[in-house]
Formats: sequence, C-alpha cells, structure tokens
Amino acid sequence: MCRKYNSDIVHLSALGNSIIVLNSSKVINDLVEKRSSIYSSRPHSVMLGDLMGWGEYLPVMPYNDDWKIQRRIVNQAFPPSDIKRFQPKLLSATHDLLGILAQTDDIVKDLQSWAFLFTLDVVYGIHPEGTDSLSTTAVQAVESLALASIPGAFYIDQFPILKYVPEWFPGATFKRKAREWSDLRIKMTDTFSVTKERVALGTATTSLTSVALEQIDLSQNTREQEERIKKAAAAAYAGGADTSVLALQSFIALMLMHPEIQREAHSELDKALGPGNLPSFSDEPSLPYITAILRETLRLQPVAPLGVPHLVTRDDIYNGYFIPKGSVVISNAWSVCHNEEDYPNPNQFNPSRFLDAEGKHNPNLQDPSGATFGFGRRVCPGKHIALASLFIVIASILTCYTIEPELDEHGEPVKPEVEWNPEPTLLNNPLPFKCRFVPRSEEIEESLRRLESEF
Ligand code: HEM
Repeated sequence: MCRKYNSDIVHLSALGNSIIVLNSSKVINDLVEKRSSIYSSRPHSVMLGDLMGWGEYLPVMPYNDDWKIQRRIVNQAFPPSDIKRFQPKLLSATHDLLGILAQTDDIVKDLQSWAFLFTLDVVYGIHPEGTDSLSTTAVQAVESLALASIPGAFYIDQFPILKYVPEWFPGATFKRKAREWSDLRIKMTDTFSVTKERVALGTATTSLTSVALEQIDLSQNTREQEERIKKAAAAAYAGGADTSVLALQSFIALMLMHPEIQREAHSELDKALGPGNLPSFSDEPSLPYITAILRETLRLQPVAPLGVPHLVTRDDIYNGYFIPKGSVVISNAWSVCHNEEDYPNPNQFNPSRFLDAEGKHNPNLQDPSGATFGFGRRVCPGKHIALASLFIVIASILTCYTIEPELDEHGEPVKPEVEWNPEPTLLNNPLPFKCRFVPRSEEIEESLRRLESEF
C-alpha cells in the first residue's frame, strides 16, 4: 500500500477504529520520537488488560504516571552504560546452552531454557536447575501472552460487551482461558517473593528486583512501591524471554541456510580466540563479523515486524494529514529494515553490508536495532541486555559448532529449507526445522566437557 499510494504514512479504518501505519524511519522519527508525549500510549485490550489482568504491566499499560514509575524501575536496573554487571549471568546461561546443543532433540525447548535462565537471573537473581517450575510457569505465561496478542484472536476485543458473558455460557471458552492465563500471570509475578526474601537475608545477587528493592523509599508507602516493582519485574521477565528465543531461532535457521557465512564467522573467531578458547564479552571489538551477523539477523527477520502498537492521546496534524486522538499507530519495523535505499537487496542475508572495505563496522549504515526494539518512550528497556545476550550466544555457538542439516535415512544431508510464519502474529517465528550442532574440533569438545563438569 505504501508503494501503491506513494506514501510512507497510510491510514486504515477497521470496525470504526483508526489505524495509522508509519512506513519509514523519517515519519516514525517525526511522530513517535519527536512527538513522543502524545504517541506513547497503548490501545486498550479487553482480553489482555481486563480479563487476563496484564493491564497494569509495562508492555500493556497506557501512558500514565504509573507507567513512568514502573519504567524508571526497569531503566534504573538496566542502564545502557552499565550492562557489564549482568555479563556473568548472560555468559553462564550461554555456557549451559552450549553443553546441551550437541545432543539436542528439541532446539526450541533448549533455546527457551537459555532465555528463561538468563532473564530469570537478570530480573530476579535466581538460577534454577533444569526444568524448574519457575521457568515452566514463565514459559506458559509468556505463551499465553503471545496467543492473546495475535490480532483478531479473540472477538472480545472487537465486542467488549462479551466480557460480561458468564464462564459457563456456551462459546465462552475465552473466559475460561482468560482465568487460567490470569492465574499464570499471578504465579509468575509472585517470583518476586523469592528475591525479596533473599534481599532480606542478604543472599541476593544483583538483579532488576534487588536493585529496585534497595531503592525503596521507606518514608513512602512501601507496599505500593513493592507492587510496582513486582509488576515491572514480571513485565521484564515476560518481555525478554520469548523475543530473545525468536531472534536466536532465526539466527540458527539463517546459519543453516548459509554455510558460507558460517565459514566466514568461524575464520574470524579462530583468528581472534585461538584454538579451544570460548569467547567472552571483551572479545567483541575483535569480532565485527559476529556483530554484523547479529545485526543482519535482526534486520532480515525482525522479531516484532510491526513493533508493538502505540496509541495517540491527542489530535495531531502531520504534513497536512489529520491524525485523530485514539488512533492506533503501527511503526512498521519490517519496512524500515527492508528499505532498499539503506539496505540494497534487502531480502538477501548479507552480514558484510554492515562492514566497510577493511572489515570494520560501517558507520554509515543504520544499525537496525534502532527499529527492531521499538520507538520513542516505549522503546524496549531490555534492548542492551538483549543485544549483549545475543552477541555472546551467537559468538559462542559459532565458536563451538557448525550448524548442519539433519541426515536422511541414507546418511545424506537433507536440503535445509526454512520458512517464517506467514500468519499475522505479533512476533515473527521460523516454522519448525531440524538441524545438527556438530562440534568443530577436539579442542572444542574438550572445552565443552570442561563446561559440563563445571555446572
Ligand atoms: C531480541 C530481543 C528483544 C526484542 C526484539 C524486543 C523488542 C521489543 C519491542 C519491539 C518492544 C515494543 C516497543 C514499542 O512499543 O515501541 C519491546 C518492549 C518491551 N521490552 Fe523488549 N525486546 C527484546 C528483549 C527484551 C528483554 C531482554 C527485556 C527485559 C529483560 C525486554 C523488556 C521489554 C519491556 C518491559 C517492554 C515494554 C516497554 C513499554 O511498553 O514501556 N525486552 N521490546
């Protein structure tokens, strides 16, 4: 539509709702960034907000004073300038993952454990063993959030009156689902009490929750402050886990389809690290190709292609267009990331586009993380943690393994073909695929054995 009407701003009308789609960095910057005081709310969702109870949690709540306070809690714990304090936690979760990849029979499950391990540790300072019930609850709660966020998944959002239908009423399965999913939210939010106890005992490790608890103002209502920390922590936990898994799934799928790019990455890693050594965060400056792979993965397959919708809270005029208060605003990250002017041959997976002729970072090319983590005041507060965790896990997987196609019954490699889900989901996921993680050398196998014995 953007091309057809030669406009990077498009208006849609659906059941009386006004939807504005912004298709270029320029309009997104002009509106969602520069006029962020009126472009930062969220559309109301009956299913997510009222029935499942997520209405007072960061990703779902409207732009108000409570949002600002909860947002500050997360920003103070994750200042972009000081992600270092969480690096050991990210490294530890990555090493746990490395140990199991060679024998994996369910990649998605293993990636979920990695993401929940590091988010649980970063948000609550908890390091559970294996399939701990805390992770299981969180996986289910996040799954329920994702299902309820699928546009049009529940009629209730188009016909809010249905929320008064009793649970036993024929066809009211959405109400039973909402109750079960709300129970999961409550259980997950309660993870807070584990950290609170540890902080009181002096045994807590640094986490979003411990940092926030230490900053509680004892002269004010402490119960209210704790409630906000609880919700901010649960939002960060929920916001971080699924998204990171999807980014990593896309990376693995792209590596499977591009052995030539794996070879290039292996060569950079071997030169920078030497035989048998695993990467650490301090290696990042000498691994520009790995960073380029991360950027290109997020660009080609953005995790949230249409971002998360914002809501305009005041009438506005832009370039002669009237934008009514209450319009839903969709910042089209996909369109920004596939813009041919910035990224020639945008559908091609080509990490080298982010490097200059000497193989260093190309400062003239837009880093797609400016679009893939959202915009304005609602920009993802976990962005820097997410980028750090993805860098270390990508560098570590490529150091240890070659990602290869599965073998057929004759021992021949099956041609890898991965497709991404064409359904209108909020998050972009590759459809299920199989692959093998083949250790790259005996030295690496030895390092992996050492890791296993350490954990
Ligand atoms: C690859 C990983 C990730 C991606 C692609 C991602 C992407 C996003 C996007 C697109 C938004 C919506 C921004 C907007 O409304 O404009 C968002 C919001 C959010 N993200 Fe992330 N995210 C990731 C990881 C994380 C992590 C690791 C955390 C926390 C540890 C986190 C916590 C949140 C929270 C709490 C929000 C809601 C912010 C608000 O509404 O004010 N995310 N994220």
